[in-house]
Amino acid sequence: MDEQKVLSIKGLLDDTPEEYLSHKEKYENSIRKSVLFYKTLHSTEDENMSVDEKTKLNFRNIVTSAIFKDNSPFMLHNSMFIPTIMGQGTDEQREYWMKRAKNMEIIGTYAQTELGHGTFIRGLETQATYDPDTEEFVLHSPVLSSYKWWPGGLAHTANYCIVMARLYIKGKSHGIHPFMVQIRDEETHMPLPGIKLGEIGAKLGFNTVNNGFLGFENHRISRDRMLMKNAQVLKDGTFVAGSNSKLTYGTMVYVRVLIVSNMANMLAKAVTIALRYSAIRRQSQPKPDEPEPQILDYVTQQHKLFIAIASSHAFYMNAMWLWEIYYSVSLQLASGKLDNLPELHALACCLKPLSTIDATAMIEKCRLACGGHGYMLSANLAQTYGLATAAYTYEGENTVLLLQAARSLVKAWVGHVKGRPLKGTMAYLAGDSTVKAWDGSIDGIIQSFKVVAIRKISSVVKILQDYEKSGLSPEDAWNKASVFLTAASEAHGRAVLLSVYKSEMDKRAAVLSPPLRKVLLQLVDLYVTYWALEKVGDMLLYASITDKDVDELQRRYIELLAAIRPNAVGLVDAFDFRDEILNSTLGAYDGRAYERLMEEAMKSPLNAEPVNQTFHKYLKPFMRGKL
Ligand SMILES: CCCCC/C=C\C/C=C\C/C=C\C/C=C\C/C=C\C=C\C(=O)SCCNC(=O)CCNC(=O)[C@H](O)C(C)(C)COP(=O)(O)OP(=O)(O)OC[C@H]1O[C@@H](n2cnc3c(N)ncnc32)[C@H](O)[C@@H]1OP(=O)(O)O
Ligand SMILES: Cc1cc2nc3c(=O)[nH]c(=O)nc-3n(C[C@H](O)[C@H](O)[C@H](O)COP(=O)(O)OP(=O)(O)OC[C@H]3O[C@@H](n4cnc5c(N)ncnc54)[C@H](O)[C@@H]3O)c2cc1C
Repeated sequence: MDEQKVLSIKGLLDDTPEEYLSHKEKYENSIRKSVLFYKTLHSTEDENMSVDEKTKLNFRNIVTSAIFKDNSPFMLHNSMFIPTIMGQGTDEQREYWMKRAKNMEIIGTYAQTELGHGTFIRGLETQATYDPDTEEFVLHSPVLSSYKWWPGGLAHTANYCIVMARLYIKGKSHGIHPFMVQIRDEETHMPLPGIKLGEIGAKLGFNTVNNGFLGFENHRISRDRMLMKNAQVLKDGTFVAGSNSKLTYGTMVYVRVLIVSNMANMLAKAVTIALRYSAIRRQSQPKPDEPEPQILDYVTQQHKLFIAIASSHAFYMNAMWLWEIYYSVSLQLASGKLDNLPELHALACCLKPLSTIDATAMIEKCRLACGGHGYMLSANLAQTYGLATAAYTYEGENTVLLLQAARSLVKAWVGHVKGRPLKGTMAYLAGDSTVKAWDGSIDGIIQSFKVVAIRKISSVVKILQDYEKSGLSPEDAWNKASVFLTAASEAHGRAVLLSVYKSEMDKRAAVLSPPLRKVLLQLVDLYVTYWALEKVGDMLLYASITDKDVDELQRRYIELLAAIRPNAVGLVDAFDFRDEILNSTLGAYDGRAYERLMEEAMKSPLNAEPVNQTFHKYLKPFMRGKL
């Protein structure tokens, strides 16, 4: 569905800027808009959709969720509740729940994180105890730290949720499993008996997502509410384990893949705003006899912004590539073939952190590049930052995910040294890790990033082995080496991001017009050169770059900025965000930033009257010494 249709929805857009609404009004306004939006959207993702159609649907959801400037309380319904039913439900359960969820007859969320545990899923404390006499599960939050805490939409919006709880049968724990739980009455929306619900309070961002808490007091649900695709509990209480306990983590892998495309979109939005503003903003007078130049003509401004365009392209290409891997692994899992799951998990554990780290930093740089006006909420850069930086934490905190990827890299390297073949995205680890002479071509630099990854992985494995030889336990050795384990994962992630961006662009280059091909390949060149300069220490250490080579790289980088400058505005226009989606006084297509800043300023409630009532109540007596 195109944005035009979304934006034509009457009443969807705000007349009162969200900034001037109370915490409660923001939520209520967001519900109003979400309902309007969903009436039009009626997304109908189904299993028969092609990868491309599924991806477009997720992109549409991501783009349209942008119209909320923050995000929608329905966000988890689409991004986790439905995918969990799809991925963890039996055919019957999917049949029943997908119809209700797709038609928005019910609104759901995904409740996994607790007050006391987010990262460590195996430490979750919410209990689901099976009662064979009544064929029910008894859900219970034994202590405060076991309260579910964070789930989006949980506080006042959702009436159902997926609860990830520890399954007990006859006193024995069988690990964490997903349960479909009704939490509110479908007519009155009152919390059901034995269920405590509420909102967790104001946050840095996501303030319309209605993140909530949930506590259970011996709340009973029927046996058929455990999603039993991967593991089952029979009527008599017999537990049937799944083929792999990590299959219950499947929704998180899906969202990590979605986040890479979400970062492409968020970064594209921010750089569209900052770059358009940089094209209309004139400041300073380097040449006395000439007018003030566009700030976009300062090379330092180009350095801040052009990498964001290239990075959005890189994340998009990697997201499409990763999505296809996810989709094919999902089909394999459906037929019981699990051997590609570890690689998918490791890839997601690299690309989700790197895309969120880079996007967050570059969105902040876009704000900083706009001076004081970038600091205005009406510019919509701070809110975009607030949304992006949350992704550093949610869906697997970045450090933890990079350490997960390191597990796979260490295992692959140790296997390689013992003669086991490497496969897929780790096959390059078997390559030659000695660089005789620096090769400054795009492919040469990408190869150098692979060498850096090989060298960092092999050296951290050596550190681990030395620690264990010295008598440290594997766990203590792992913790001691963990800073360099995350560095090795980052190096692998960089090598993947760069090589996939280049190879995916090469695939597409053939069908592009020569002028377009030239510009897009300049962005690839900029991206590779930028990161070679950012990681020049690694290049010096592992890739035989000399100071002369660095000098050449710097000159090439400056020339690339100049080459891209004439097309810079066209490149962000090509992201094709409508003004209503950008929602920014600085980024509007017509460039009337000053008029829009003033228009937005006049919407401040304080500008409704020339003298605020506090003058007579406080200021005047204070200034007269009479307070
Ligand atoms: C109106 C318009 C609105 C429309 C909106 C529509 C869409 C939204 C649009 C945009 C937004 C896009 C995305 C955002 C969506 C949602 C975000 C908002 C909410 C956020 C939700 C959440 O955060 S949900 C909670 C997320 N929590 C986590 O991710 C927890 C992280 N922790 C873990 O994953 C695990 O604890 C662990 C992996 C760190 C450790 O697990 P554990 O069981 O302890 O394993 P071990 O460490 O003992 O062993 C690891 C071995 O297990 C393998 N493994 C681990 N995980 C997986 C996996 N997922 N898959 C496969 N294998 C796995 C691992 O490989 C190890 O194997 P080896 O032993 O062989 O090494
Ligand atoms: C905006 C937002 C929306 C969210 N929405 C949802 C939702 O809808 N549903 C849901 O279930 N959850 C949701 N979450 C929760 C999110 O999944 C957790 O915050 C996340 O998993 C991190 O867990 P935590 O907050 O307990 O931090 P912790 O796991 O306590 O981590 C805190 C710090 O400890 C470090 N640390 C932890 N473990 C290790 C380790 N093994 N090795 C090294 N360092 C470690 C981390 O790196 C981090 O620096 C949301 C969070 C945010 C911010």
